[in-house]
Amino acid sequence: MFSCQGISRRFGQAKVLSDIGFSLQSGEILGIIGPNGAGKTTLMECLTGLAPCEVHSLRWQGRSLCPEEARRYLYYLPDGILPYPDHPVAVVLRFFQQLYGAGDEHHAFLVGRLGLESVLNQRVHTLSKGYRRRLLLAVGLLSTQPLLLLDEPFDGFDLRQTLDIMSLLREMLKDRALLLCIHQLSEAEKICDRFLLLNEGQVVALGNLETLRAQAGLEAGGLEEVFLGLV
Ligand SMILES: Nc1ncnc2c1ncn2[C@@H]1O[C@H](COP(=O)(O)OP(=O)(O)OP(=O)(O)O)[C@@H](O)[C@H]1O
Repeated sequence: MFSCQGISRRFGQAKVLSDIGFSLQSGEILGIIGPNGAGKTTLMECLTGLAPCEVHSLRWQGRSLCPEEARRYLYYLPDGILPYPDHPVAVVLRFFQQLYGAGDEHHAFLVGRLGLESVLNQRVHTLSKGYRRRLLLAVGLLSTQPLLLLDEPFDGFDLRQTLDIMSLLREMLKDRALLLCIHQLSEAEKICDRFLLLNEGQVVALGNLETLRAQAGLEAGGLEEVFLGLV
């Protein structure tokens, strides 16, 4: 579905991304993991054209894309933003629904599935952390681009809510793929099909848990053990 090669980014003399490449299939969830400062957010910003970078190739279904075209296919939901804080949730959701051309049925489905009914009349800046995150997810899932990039989608949710959001994301995957930036490795292990492990701007490992485990020289263990073995 999508592939990229040779993504590099510098801040002055410091190279914060070096020659990053990966591919994603439709219906797949790829988790970008790595320690603080590894370059996870920078990679998302480079992929969506928000940050300037060197790119050798971006491909969509085999066709070469220029970075400006990528926005037609990629939608990036950054962490920690608060859209239109002085407006009621209902107004903000309708605005994004119309902006993205999403249908009424999809809008109603997301409001119900994300439990936003009770806060529709509340102004965005008065929402609790968990509801702010739900609103952001609704905005992201109203978008129509087939590749969604979400930064820390489970931040602010308890375990039950996290599992519920994971199942919602899986349901949304019919003709889509997800690229998730996740700090919590226990969450990443539950939802991601494969992992891109970054450290100091470089790809340390790319593959499913079994591949990463073999690379770490471990016979057993979850993503946390693998992470500690590789980074
Ligand atoms: N504007 C900037 N100027 C200089 N260096 C920057 C700038 N923004 C980011 N960096 C550096 O780029 C590197 C990658 O940062 P990035 O935020 O992408 O990491 P991250 O993996 O998302 O980190 P975290 O897990 O802490 O959110 C870090 O070393 C960071 O200090």
